[in-house]
Amino acid sequence: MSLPALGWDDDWAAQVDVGAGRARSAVARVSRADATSARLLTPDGEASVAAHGLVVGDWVVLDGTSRPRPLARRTLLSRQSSGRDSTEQPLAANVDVVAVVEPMWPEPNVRRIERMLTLAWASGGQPLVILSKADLFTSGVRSAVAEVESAAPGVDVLAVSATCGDGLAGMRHRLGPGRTFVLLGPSGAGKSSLVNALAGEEVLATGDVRGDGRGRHTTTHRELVLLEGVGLLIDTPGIRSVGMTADDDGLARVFEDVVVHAADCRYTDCGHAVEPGCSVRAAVDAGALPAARVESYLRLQREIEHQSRRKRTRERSQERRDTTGRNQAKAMAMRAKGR
Ligand SMILES: Nc1nc2c(ncn2[C@@H]2O[C@H](COP(=O)(O)OP(=O)(O)OP(=O)(O)O)[C@@H](O)[C@H]2O)c(=O)[nH]1
Ligand SMILES: [Zn+2]
Repeated sequence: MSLPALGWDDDWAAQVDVGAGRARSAVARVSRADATSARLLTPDGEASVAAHGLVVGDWVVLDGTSRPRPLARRTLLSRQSSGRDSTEQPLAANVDVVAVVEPMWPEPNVRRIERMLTLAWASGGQPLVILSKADLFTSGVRSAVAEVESAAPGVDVLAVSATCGDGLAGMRHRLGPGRTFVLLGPSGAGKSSLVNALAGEEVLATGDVRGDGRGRHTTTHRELVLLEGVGLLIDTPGIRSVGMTADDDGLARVFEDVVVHAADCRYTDCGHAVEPGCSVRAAVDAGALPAARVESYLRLQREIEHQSRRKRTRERSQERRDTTGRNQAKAMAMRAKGR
């Protein structure tokens, strides 16, 4: 494998202070990462290193002495993990395309697609929707795609089948050597099957879907896979909950059609619920906006606001701790001097 096949280019090279000839032995791409170690892809093969704070997809500099240092990320896909002490969890770094994978069968969950697309836009990468298992649809593929398209302004929607190969050309066309996709979607959506289908061989394990159509969480870790001549794919374990992060950049992109009406509301802080002069409600009443889409927008907005408040609180208490720590250090230094 070569560095360009791993996604290396002149802009990355400009970030590191090594001669062009030396880059080959001095940089590597993270293919797997956990709390204490990482696996790296280098032109000379794979390597495992002790590391922390790395994210799959990162580029790192290796100087042989200290721990691998990540280069500034171009894009970063994150989600809010679930649970009481929920934190922002980075999922993949330096991806060109965030492919939101949603099974067509029994039917695509449009609300979940909107959620995943909000994170996709916020990552800085280009979102794409993959409707998987298109072979299970004998008719109506076109109208299912059209329905999802209307919930994903500015995003291409592809109907794809890993089993019979339909639509894979559309993915190949958007990939290409050195380009990186991350596949984001629920368990059982067929993410690992897509990687295998693009590879033309079994590179990842896949799992059966339970009777209710849900997956069994076959993929257990995030992994970057290099497919020679095709591109780079990051497979992620199916996520049960797609929590919104504090970043609201993505929301306005996904809900462009809602936001355009919101600009005409009488009150600038309109909640689009019961306020007089609400243009969003008026558009719903006139049939110009689906009510479910507006509900979805408001729900995601509330989640993002909640996370933003939590983030601010955390930052403030961290600041207080820092100030206290600094004051204590100062007081100790004064006492030491006084002695
Ligand atoms: N009919 C049909 N079945 C598919 C297709 N793609 C995947 N499947 C089946 O769906 C099941 C789940 O596929 P996986 O590729 O393991 O799904 P995943 O999204 O990687 O799941 P996790 O690893 O749990 O996140 C397997 O039984 C596959 O055989 C497809 O295009 N058509
Ligand atoms: Zn309003």
